[in-house]
Amino acid sequence: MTPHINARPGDFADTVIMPGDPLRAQRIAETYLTDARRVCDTRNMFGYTGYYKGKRLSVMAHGMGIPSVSIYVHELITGFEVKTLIRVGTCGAVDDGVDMRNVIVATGAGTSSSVNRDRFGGYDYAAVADFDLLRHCWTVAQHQQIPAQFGNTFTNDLLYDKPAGMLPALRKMNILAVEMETSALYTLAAQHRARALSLLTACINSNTGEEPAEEQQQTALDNMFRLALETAIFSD
Ligand SMILES: O=P(O)(O)O[C@H]1O[C@H](CO)[C@@H](O)[C@H]1O
Ligand SMILES: O=c1cc[nH]c(=O)[nH]1
Repeated sequence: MTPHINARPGDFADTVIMPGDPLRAQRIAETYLTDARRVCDTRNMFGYTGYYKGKRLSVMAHGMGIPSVSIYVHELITGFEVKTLIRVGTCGAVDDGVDMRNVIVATGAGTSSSVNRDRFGGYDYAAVADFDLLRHCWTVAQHQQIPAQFGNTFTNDLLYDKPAGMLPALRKMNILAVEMETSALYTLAAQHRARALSLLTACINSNTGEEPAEEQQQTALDNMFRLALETAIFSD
C-alpha cells in the first residue's frame, strides 16, 4: 500500500493502461478485460487488474495534470513494480494536419511546466516515448488498420486561459496536440527506467473550438483503447 494507492503487493500487472478519468478506467476494464477486479479506490482513483487476450494487465486512472499523474506514476513504479505505462487520454488538436478521427501517438512532449527543469538540473529535458513501445504501436496500427498519427505534443499546465502566443507557437513547431500529463509521464518513466507511451484522442480542435460528433469521438476512443491494449500485449 502506498499513500495514494490502497492495493496490495502483486495486485498490479507489469503493464498499466492509464486514462485520466476513473470512470474511463472502469469502462476499459469492464469492456476489454476478463476476470477484472478492482484493486484500489483511494480518492476514487480506481484501478483494475484482469486479462486481455490471456495477458495479465491493469488499468488505473491518473487524474488531471502533472501533479496528479506524477503521484500515481511514481507510486505505481516504486511501490508496485510497474514497468510499462500507457496513457490513453484526450487532447486538443493543434496542427492543421490533425484528423480528429485518428489516434494521436505522442512521440514526445514539450511542456509549459517547470517540473521537468526542476528534475533535470535547470535544463530542458526532451521527454520522449519509449522507442520499443512506439515501434510496436506503429506495427499494431499498421497491421490492424487503426488510423493513427505519430508526432510531437505539448503538455500544458493550464486547460483554460492559455497565453495568447501559445497556440501559434505550437502550430509553428508542428505540435499535433495539447494535453496535460504526457511530458511528466515520459520523464518519470525515464528517471525510473520504466517504459511509457501516450495515446491521445482529440475532444476539441484547439484552434477553432470545433468538437467531434459523439459517435466519431466514441469510435476514436475505442480505437485508442484497442491500440493501447494490443501494443501492451505485443510488447512483452
Ligand atoms: O482525458 P484525460 O486523460 O483526463 O486528458 C485530458 O483531459 C483533462 C482535461 O479535461 C486533462 O487530464 C487532459 O490531459
Ligand atoms: O487545451 C486542451 C484541450 C483539451 N485538453 C487539454 O488538456 N487541453
